[in-house]
Amino acid sequence: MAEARPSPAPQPEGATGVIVFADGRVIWGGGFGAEGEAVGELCFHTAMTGYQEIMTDPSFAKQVIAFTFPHVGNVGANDEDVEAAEAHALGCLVREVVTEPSNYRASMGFDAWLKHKGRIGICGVDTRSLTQLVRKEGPPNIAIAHRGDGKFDVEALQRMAAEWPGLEGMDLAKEVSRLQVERWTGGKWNWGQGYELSSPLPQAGGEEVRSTEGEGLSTSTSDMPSPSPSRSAGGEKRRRHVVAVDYGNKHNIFRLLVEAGAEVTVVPAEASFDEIMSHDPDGFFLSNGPGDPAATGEYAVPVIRQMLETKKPLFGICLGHQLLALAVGGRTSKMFQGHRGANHPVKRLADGVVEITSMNHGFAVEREGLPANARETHVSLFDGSNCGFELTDRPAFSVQYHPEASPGPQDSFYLFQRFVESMK
Ligand SMILES: NC(=O)CC[C@H](N)C(=O)O
Repeated sequence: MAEARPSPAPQPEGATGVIVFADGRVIWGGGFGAEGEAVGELCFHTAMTGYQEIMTDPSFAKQVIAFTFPHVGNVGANDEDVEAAEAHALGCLVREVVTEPSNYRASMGFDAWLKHKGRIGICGVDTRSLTQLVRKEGPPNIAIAHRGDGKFDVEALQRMAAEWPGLEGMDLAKEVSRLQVERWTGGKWNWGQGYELSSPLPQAGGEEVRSTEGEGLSTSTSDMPSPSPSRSAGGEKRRRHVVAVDYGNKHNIFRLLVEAGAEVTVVPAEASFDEIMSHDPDGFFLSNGPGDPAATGEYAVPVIRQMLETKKPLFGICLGHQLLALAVGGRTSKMFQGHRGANHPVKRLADGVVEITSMNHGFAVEREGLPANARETHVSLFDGSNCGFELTDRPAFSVQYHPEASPGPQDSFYLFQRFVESMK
C-alpha cells in the first residue's frame, strides 16, 4: 500500500538526476550524459581507470555502474578506448562532477560522449554508501533518470524498478551479439601508434601495418572465403584459425588473439555447429557476455558440446567459462554481489602464482558441480570462488576473469599465447 512505503527523500533544488529503488528509497544527484530513464541492476566497479572500456563492455547490458573511484570522466573520451562500438552499460553513478577533459588523447568530454551514446550519468552521488549497500543487501534493481528540467515521476520510476524481473533467468547474449559473420583483423594498441591493422606472427617477422585511426578494424565478411588466405603451405608459421562465438565480446580479446598469432572469424551467438564448422576452425573461442549463463546455455550448450566432440582446442572467458561449465554438466549460480574491478587477485593452482586480474561477473561456476574430468586451475583470493578450469580429456580451458584486461593488469595475457600454441 502506498502509505506503507518509506517516504522518498525530498528533491533538492537543482537536482537533475535521480536513483529510485524498488522499495521507494530515492537518491538525488546531477544528471549528465543523455536524458531519459533506464531500469536495471545496480553494481559497483572498483577500477580507478578505464571508464570508457567499462561502459562499452557488452557484459554490462542491463546494469548501472556505480564507480567507487570518485573522479570519473576527467580525461574525457576518445575513439580508441572502447570495447564495443556502443556503450552497453545502462548508465553510471559517480561521486564528483565530471570536469572538462584534461588529456591529449581526448576528442570529447565524457559528458558529451555519454550523451552521444545515449547513456545516463548521475554525479554527486555518495558512491561509498551505495557500495556498502550492495555489499550488505546484494545488488538491487533500480531505475535511474536524468531530466534537465528536474521534473521526475518518482512513483513511476519506483514501479519500473519493482516490476523489472532481474538478471536471473535473462538471456542477453543474443541481444548484444553481432548478427553477421565477421573477420577480425586488428591487433593491439601501441602507444603513439594506435591500433595495429594486423600483427606480425610471433617470432615470424613480417610487415606490420599500423593505424592511428582507432577501430574500424573488423570487416563484414558474410561472403567470406574460408579457410584463411594467410596460411602458408609449410604450415608452421601460419596463423591458427579461431572461430569465436560472440556472446557480447570485448574487442581486446580478439586483438590479443591476433597478437598471439591467430586469425579470428567471429560468429553470432546463435550460430549453429554446422555454420561454425563451415569456417574450418583450428580452435574455438567462447566470449564473455551479459545476462544469466543458464538462460544463454539453452542454445549455447548443445553447440559447445559438439565443439568438444571434435577435440579441437577451446578457450572461454567469463560467460564463455560459465557456458563451458554448463556444457560439461556443471552448474552456475548468481553471486551475492559479484566481482567487478581491475585488481582482483587470483591464484593459479598449478604453481601458486598470483595473477592480478580484471573482473566483471555476477554469476559464478559452482566448483562442486564440476565433473571429474574438469580440473580447477584458478581460484579467487577474495572469496575462494572458482576462476578457471581445464578438461583433462580435451584441450579445453576457460577462466572467469578477463585476461584481456581493458581495463586492468596484463598478468594473464599468457593465456592467449597458450591457446594459440595449443592449436599447433
Ligand atoms: N563478463 C562476463 O562475461 C559476465 C558473465 C555473466 N553475465 C556474469 O555476470 O557473470
